[in-house]
Amino acid sequence: MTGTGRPRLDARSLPLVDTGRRPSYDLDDVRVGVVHLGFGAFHRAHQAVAFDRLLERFPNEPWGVCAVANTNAALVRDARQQDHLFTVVTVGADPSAEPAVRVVGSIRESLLASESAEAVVARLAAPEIHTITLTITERGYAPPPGAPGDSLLGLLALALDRRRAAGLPVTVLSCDNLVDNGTVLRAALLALVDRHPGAFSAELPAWLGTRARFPRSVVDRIVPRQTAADRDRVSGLLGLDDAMGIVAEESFHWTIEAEEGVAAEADWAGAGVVLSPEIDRVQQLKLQLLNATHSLLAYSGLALGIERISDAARHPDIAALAARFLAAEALPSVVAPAGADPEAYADSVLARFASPLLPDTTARVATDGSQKIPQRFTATLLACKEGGRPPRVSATVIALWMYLRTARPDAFSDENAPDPRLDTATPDTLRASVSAVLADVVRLPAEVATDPDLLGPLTHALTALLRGDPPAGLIAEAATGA
Ligand SMILES: NC(=O)c1ccc[n+]([C@@H]2O[C@H](COP(=O)([O-])OP(=O)(O)OC[C@H]3O[C@@H](n4cnc5c(N)ncnc54)[C@H](O)[C@@H]3O)[C@@H](O)[C@H]2O)c1
Ligand SMILES: O=P(O)(O)OC[C@@H](O)[C@@H](O)[C@H](O)[C@H](O)CO
Repeated sequence: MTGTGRPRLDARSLPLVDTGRRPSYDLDDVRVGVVHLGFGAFHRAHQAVAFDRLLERFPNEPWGVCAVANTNAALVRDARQQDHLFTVVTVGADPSAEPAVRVVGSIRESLLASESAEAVVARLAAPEIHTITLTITERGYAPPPGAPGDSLLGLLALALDRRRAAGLPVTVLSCDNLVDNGTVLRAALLALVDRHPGAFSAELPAWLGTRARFPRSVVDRIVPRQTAADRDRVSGLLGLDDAMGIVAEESFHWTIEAEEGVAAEADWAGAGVVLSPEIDRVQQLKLQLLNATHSLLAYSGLALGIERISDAARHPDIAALAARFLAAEALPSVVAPAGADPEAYADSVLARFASPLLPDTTARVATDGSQKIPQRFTATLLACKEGGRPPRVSATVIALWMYLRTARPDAFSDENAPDPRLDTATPDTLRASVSAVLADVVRLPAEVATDPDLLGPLTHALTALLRGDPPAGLIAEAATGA
């Protein structure tokens, strides 16, 4: 029993949950075949859900997960107390619909990297592990400081070297919002190995290119940062106390690059996962339409003091700005995969953002702009330049981000760590050279960072904001193209 008088969610209390809401497979029989690095909210509401669906269909196949947290000891403690069971409550746009409640049973073990690095390497290298998934955020792919044993990337490299020595191939699936995430992951591992030659075998780089597979993957489900209120809500709906409960949107997508050897024998479709030969187009569709518009809502919303994404999406001027961005810049720039309808997708994305039932915040989406802006805007900016379309709205969004990060740090919540690449950009350095910040901090390609069609409106907007003009006027102007 816990302080609330409700029993805690764990294997013993699980039978108290309605049968339709809990695993029908036997938790004791689940075989672990997956290790996940980055035991955050998104993993619990996305990949763990897919593996839970696979276990419902194939309880004898090794789709159980060992989830590895980087430094979050409290999460691992809670997970172990609950026998790694947790609830995912999903909400759609219809306020009259009952939220769906599911206790997920796919995570069977957890490890804390900061405490048990060797145990993490051993688990990653174990023969029964066939798939390694990651959600370590955009910044997690930057060269980690310290020895290989000090970072999740380094532990993964050490484990892959053991797999090489033992002749154990594996599929490594990055599930972060990055262009070409699998390719970026392999390059990050190769760079790490190169920096620490004494720590790895000479054969590892070649093996990373052949026997370890890094298919790209595109993940899509909005999972807000979880609050105490979310956990109370989940526990109330479940009737048991769940310290790890998650509230997420009902929409769920996971597309994995179809390439030889990618667990093709698994019935991915039964878990709602698609294998696609056009992964580059799928990722661009999502990053250019969904994620870029999300960033637009986050920075415009923060500038106007709006806390929730849904309120930003329903603010008339911000909604007009988003509509203009999609119609004039993003939609004409995107190259869609066969069968996709980008206009319909853009409409569905706007509806998802506007759902007042999802407690997502502008502060969450606004984190780490220096990493996200290039991922979300570069392809659109390049295509706008090529097509002669002035990227006025993109320029305004980047100006709002630069202004907020340098002149309005108060707009960001405490949980928002300082953007790793913006520490040196102050209002003065920005005034001196916006173009240098675009190239050096945001790492936009030179032809975009020096494009007068981007620099003109960006500098105009930033100058106005830094001299104290209200952001509301600027957003309204950019929304109408005035
Ligand atoms: N939340 C979503 O809606 C969503 C949707 C699609 C994709 N994603 C992807 O998942 C990532 C994580 O999202 P989340 O909601 O779980 O966030 P979260 O804050 O709940 O978890 C972040 C995880 O990343 C790990 N991490 C952070 N910095 C790291 C570093 N430098 N090296 C290694 N690990 C690090 C943390 O330990 C934690 O496990 C996002 O950055 C994004 O790329 C999230
Ligand atoms: O998760 P991040 O930090 O990469 O980006 C914030 C949001 O844009 C993102 O989480 C979306 O909610 C998600 O990509 C929807 O599938």
